[in-house]
Amino acid sequence: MKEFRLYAITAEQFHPNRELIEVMEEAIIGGADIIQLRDKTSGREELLRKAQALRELTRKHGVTFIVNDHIDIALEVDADGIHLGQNDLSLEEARKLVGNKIIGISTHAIEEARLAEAQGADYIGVGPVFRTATKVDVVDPVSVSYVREVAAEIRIPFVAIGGIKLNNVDEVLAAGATRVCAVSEIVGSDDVIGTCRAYLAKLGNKEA
Ligand SMILES: Cc1ncc(COP(=O)(O)OP(=O)(O)O)c(N)n1
Ligand SMILES: Cc1nc(C(=O)O)sc1CCOP(=O)(O)O
Ligand SMILES: [Mg+2]
Repeated sequence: MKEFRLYAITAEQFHPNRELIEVMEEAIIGGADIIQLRDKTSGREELLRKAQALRELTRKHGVTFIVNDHIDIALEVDADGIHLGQNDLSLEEARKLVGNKIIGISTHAIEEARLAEAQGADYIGVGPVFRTATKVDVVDPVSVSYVREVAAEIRIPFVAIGGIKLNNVDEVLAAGATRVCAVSEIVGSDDVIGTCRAYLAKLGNKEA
C-alpha cells in the first residue's frame, strides 16, 4: 500500500456545525494522507452518499480512502480499502471479497498482530494506546508497551490509535510508532489544518 503517516477518521459528533467534507478536506490540506469513513449511525443511503463524497475528495487530493465496517459500500464507491475489527469477518473471507484492495485490522495484543500479519493484512491498528471516549465498546488501554512490542516484531505497517493527542503523541513515537491516527483531536479542533501540521511536525523526523 501507499506509504502513510497521519491517519484521520471521520467523527461528525465532534463538529456538529461543520460539514463532513469541509472538515476532512482541511485534514488532508494539513497533511492527513489516509482517511477513513467511520459512521455508526447513518442509514445505508446516507452512508453511501458520504462514501461517494469522500471518494471524490480523496481522489482529488491523491490520498488513500478506507471504509470502516461496510465492505459493500467500499466496493460500490471503489474505496482503496476496508478496515476490519476483531469481530468482523475473517481476513481470508474479506480478501476474497475485496481482492487486492487494502485490508486493515484492529489489534489489541501481540498475538492478534502476529495473526493479522500471517493472514495477509496490509496494515494493523494498534490500540487503544490511551483511554478514548470516541469509541464506545472499546477495550482497556493497551499502553505504549504494546506499541513497543509491535514496533520490535511486526513488519507490516502499523498505526497507533486511541486517545492520541498532541500532548502525548511524543510518547507514542518514542515507543516506535511512525504512523498515528487521531480522531477527536483532529476533527474536533478549531484549527484542523494547524492540528494536522503539528502532528506531522512531530512525525516528520521519524522514519516510516
Ligand atoms: C485505524 C483504525 N484502527 C482501529 C479501528 C477500530 O476498528 P474496529 O475495531 O472495527 O472498531 P470500530 O471502529 O468499528 O468501532 C479503526 N476504525 N481504525
Ligand atoms: C475508532 C477507534 N479504534 C480504536 C482501537 O483501539 O481500535 S480507538 C478508536 C477511537 C480513537 O479516537 P480518539 O483519537 O478520539 O481517541
Ligand atoms: Mg469496525
